[in-house]
Amino acid sequence: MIYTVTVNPSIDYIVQLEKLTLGEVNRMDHDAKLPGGKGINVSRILKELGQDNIALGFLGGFTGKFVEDTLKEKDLKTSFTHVADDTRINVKIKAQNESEINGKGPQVTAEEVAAFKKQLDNLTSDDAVILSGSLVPSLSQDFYFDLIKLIRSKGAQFVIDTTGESLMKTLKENPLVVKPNHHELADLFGVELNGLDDIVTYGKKLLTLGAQHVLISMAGDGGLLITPDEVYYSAAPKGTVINSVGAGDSMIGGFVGTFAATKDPVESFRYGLACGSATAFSEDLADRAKIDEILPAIKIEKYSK
Ligand SMILES: Nc1ncnc2c1ncn2[C@@H]1O[C@H](COP(=O)(O)OP(=O)(O)O)[C@@H](O)[C@H]1O
Ligand SMILES: O=P(O)(O)OC[C@H]1O[C@](O)(COP(=O)(O)O)[C@@H](O)[C@@H]1O
Repeated sequence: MIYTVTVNPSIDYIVQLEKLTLGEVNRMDHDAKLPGGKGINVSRILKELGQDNIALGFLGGFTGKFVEDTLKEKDLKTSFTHVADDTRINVKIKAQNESEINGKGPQVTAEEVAAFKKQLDNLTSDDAVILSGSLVPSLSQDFYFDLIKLIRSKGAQFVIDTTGESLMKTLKENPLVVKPNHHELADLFGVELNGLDDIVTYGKKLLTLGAQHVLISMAGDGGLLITPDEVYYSAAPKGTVINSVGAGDSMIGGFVGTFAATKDPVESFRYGLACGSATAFSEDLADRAKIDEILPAIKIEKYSK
């Protein structure tokens, strides 16, 4: 079974208006309320790909109820730990440019954490756990690392999508895949990356530090896959970008869902790219029809410096 963990889910409140003027009353043209949070997005894409999975994490209050109800309506399997505080609302403003205001998230108590961790007690080597997104303020920065040690002690695989030191620390536990975008990769090493050669050089360091596969996403510039044997590159297919929130999560869902079925990293990369772009070209996350429409446009080539 694949489990996703969203420690800090959200309602993504997407607001569209032609122009945002700060300090004035603005009127929106269109809005949408979507269940958000990185692991939840991964779960939704896995489901589109027919990959059985269970979404775990913390949900609370009326906002948490909205998220849980919406996922149930979509027939997603969930087993969230309920907390007393409200799940956050993340505001995504799409005007002359895209701005995001992400909430901090609820307080989570030690008892709630213990109840959550119990769900990982029965993991086996057939399982994979995808840990994605920010932590809530009451949890220590070591939370993911402690979970990963637990997951690895059961022989299960893990995938981690986070940034900075929290990511670096987990590499020695051999994540199945990590997917920084090119900006996050530069921040990880405190460098400026100029061009694909630089990106590959630093992406390879993540492999050396322990990742089994490295995906580097580059939004409208496509992506890279670095394996111990080869480096692959694909440009992004052309299309009209409607809402790129969740494109990165979709790429992870596409990669992990396909890898679980095929164990083929290049085929998994193909689906990762298709899911990422299909989401960028959709209002909400991509559905299967959009993913299938994009797949033939993905052209992967071996990359050599
Ligand atoms: N504007 C876009 N046009 C086409 N594909 C895109 C676009 N934005 C994202 N994608 C696809 O989704 C993948 C992940 O997007 P990206 O924005 O890099 O991730 P993140 O949200 O984690 O920063 C990209 O590698 C690309 O394949
Ligand atoms: O947990 P974080 O880092 O605050 O991010 C949460 C946000 O990320 C998202 O999962 C989207 O992530 P990506 O655009 O990076 O794929 C939103 O649904 C959510 O609002």
